Amino acid sequence: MDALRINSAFPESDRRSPVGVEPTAVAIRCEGVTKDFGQGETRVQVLQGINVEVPYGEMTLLVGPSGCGKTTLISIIAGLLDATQGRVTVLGSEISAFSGGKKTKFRLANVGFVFQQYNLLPALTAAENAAVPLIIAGINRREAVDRAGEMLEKVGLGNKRKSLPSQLSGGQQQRVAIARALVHGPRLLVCDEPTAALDAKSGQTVMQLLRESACRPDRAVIVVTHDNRIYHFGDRIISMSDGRVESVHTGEQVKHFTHGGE
Ligand SMILES: Nc1ncnc2c1ncn2[C@@H]1O[C@H](COP(=O)(O)OP(=O)(O)OP(=O)(O)O)[C@@H](O)[C@H]1O
Repeated sequence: MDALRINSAFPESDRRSPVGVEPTAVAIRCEGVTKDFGQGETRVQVLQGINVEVPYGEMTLLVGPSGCGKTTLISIIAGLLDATQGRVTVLGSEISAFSGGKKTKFRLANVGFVFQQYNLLPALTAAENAAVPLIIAGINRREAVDRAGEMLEKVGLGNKRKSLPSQLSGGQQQRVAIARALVHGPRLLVCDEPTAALDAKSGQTVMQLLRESACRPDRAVIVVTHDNRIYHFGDRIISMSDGRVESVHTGEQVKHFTHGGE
């Protein structure tokens, strides 16, 4: 969707691959990724050697039963958690080799997040909420709010710029959260159960919006979901079970995918 083309708030140097690493058709590559929580007798291995690739220009759904490790995996991909072992390459950068500070910088510049519970600040208007990533990037408040207002227009909420979250429906709040996730021009959008709190119609609208923002050759979108009403939006469905990738469905196979809904 051309309407969603936006300028990044971050310097090009934070957004590009390091020198010598060319962008490829693979946006995310996980190789032998494990994650342990706890130590000694309480240690649990939640991810047990994940090997997976997510291409640019597609919407990838990550499905599987509760507790199988979906949120843990996307948190590692998004640079919020460190893997215990393995290599994680995101947008051409091997983030598993980054220090904490470098990973945070990379995340702020390159990753947008959408969560089940919108996470909007109740005292801020829709435009102020959507402006938060720009303000974090150092853009002055007035310009940030103006740019966020334009983004709200693009997600169909131009007339709600001054509304507080409490004055918006669940679907509208999620659209504000999408505007916030996209406002700084991230090349990776990570969504954790974005439709779980929405009725069927709002869920479809939100997925359509996410899909339109995903279908760019230089962007990737990954959506964790239990919601089998939205599986048809995926170009690729990665199914997990017990900390492992069980199957990857693409193309025509996606239409026939039924497993994983709860
Ligand atoms: N910080 C933590 N410390 C200890 N265990 C954790 C931690 N975070 C997650 N876990 C455990 O890791 C497992 C996987 O959790 P995760 O949230 O990744 O699963 P999920 O597939 O996203 O589940 P759901 O669909 O219910 O959100 C669960 O058993 C969970 O209890």
